[in-house]
Amino acid sequence: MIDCDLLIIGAGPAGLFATYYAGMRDLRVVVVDSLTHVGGQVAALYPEKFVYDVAGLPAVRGRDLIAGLAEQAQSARPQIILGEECSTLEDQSDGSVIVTTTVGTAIHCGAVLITGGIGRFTPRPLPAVDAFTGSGIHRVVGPAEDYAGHDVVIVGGGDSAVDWATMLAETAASVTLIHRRERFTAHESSVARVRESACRIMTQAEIIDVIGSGGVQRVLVRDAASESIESVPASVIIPALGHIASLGPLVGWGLSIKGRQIEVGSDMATGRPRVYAAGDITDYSGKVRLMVVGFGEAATAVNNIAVVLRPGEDLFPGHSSELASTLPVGIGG
Ligand SMILES: Cc1cc2nc3c(=O)[nH]c(=O)nc-3n(C[C@H](O)[C@H](O)[C@H](O)COP(=O)(O)OP(=O)(O)OC[C@H]3O[C@@H](n4cnc5c(N)ncnc54)[C@H](O)[C@@H]3O)c2cc1C
Repeated sequence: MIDCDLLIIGAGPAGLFATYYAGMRDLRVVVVDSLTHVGGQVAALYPEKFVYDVAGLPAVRGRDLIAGLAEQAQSARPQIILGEECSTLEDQSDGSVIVTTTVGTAIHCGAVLITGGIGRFTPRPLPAVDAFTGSGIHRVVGPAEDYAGHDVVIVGGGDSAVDWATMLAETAASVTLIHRRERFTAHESSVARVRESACRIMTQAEIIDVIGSGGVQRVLVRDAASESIESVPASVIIPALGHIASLGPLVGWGLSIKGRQIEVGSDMATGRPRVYAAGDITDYSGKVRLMVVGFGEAATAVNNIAVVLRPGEDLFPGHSSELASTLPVGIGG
């Protein structure tokens, strides 16, 4: 059994920033995420996009924002468990809580902070591609330069598919964008950009098979109108059909759930003792679902939790500028 003061469920932006704050409050912290990497939606859905509304960072690439948050979180010396979903929560007679993951890891903690965002999210199925077991399927897109010399096939008609196609058309040997329908759901300006790029666009078309031994070499694409089948060169396939999000096991935890969000008070308490929430997953009157709001909620939640765990401590944590113990590794004297 793992023992800690605070269990943070979800290693997205809100969870990573909450981890930093837990360190500032000298709490032993464990972080669990069902994905196999930290960074939540930012790392999984738009690592290469620039974000312009994080205070103090006029323009920051998604992956760089997550790298900074992860580095900041390390000052708390957290135990981070990836690839496991928190599934059950049991109150203990002394007020503490035990949370168990889907693979049976049990975590005994003083309090729980749920920073689960839109919940567990899994890519929409794409049967012909999902069945391929070799390399070359990229569910997270890396930097454009990684695709130099590759024949890239992107599947989807939304903003991510169209933006990646435009971006990679500048570096890849070839880019083919395959969409099942005639019309794209991406912004009109993005569709106009991809049409002007070197990308080949195939609409009303779908991949029916992936060919290659070890790695992807070609895809067979069926044109819905003519029923003809074309073999298209491909060394990389990027499925970009979006994700299916679900709160999963959290819905059975006796929390007040509205739609896909957990209702919280101004201290981020959920109403269930010792269980708090922050970030995209919270709801209250006037809620704005942005990262900067999630960062503030994370700080509010952790400071309130610190007082619950150690009655008599000040709610205000002090200023980080005066606390040497919260310095990131390698900074300061
Ligand atoms: C394309 C796109 C562009 C965006 N651009 C911006 C922008 O410019 N500015 C902005 O402020 N916001 C933007 N957003 C929104 C922003 O990404 C979210 O507000 C932010 O990611 C929310 O952070 P979070 O930590 O609350 O949740 P998430 O990022 O969703 O992270 C939650 C994590 O919790 C994990 N999790 C959930 N349930 C469990 C469980 N039971 N057990 C274990 N782990 C669990 C999930 O796997 C996930 O990793 C954008 C979103 C998208 C999709």
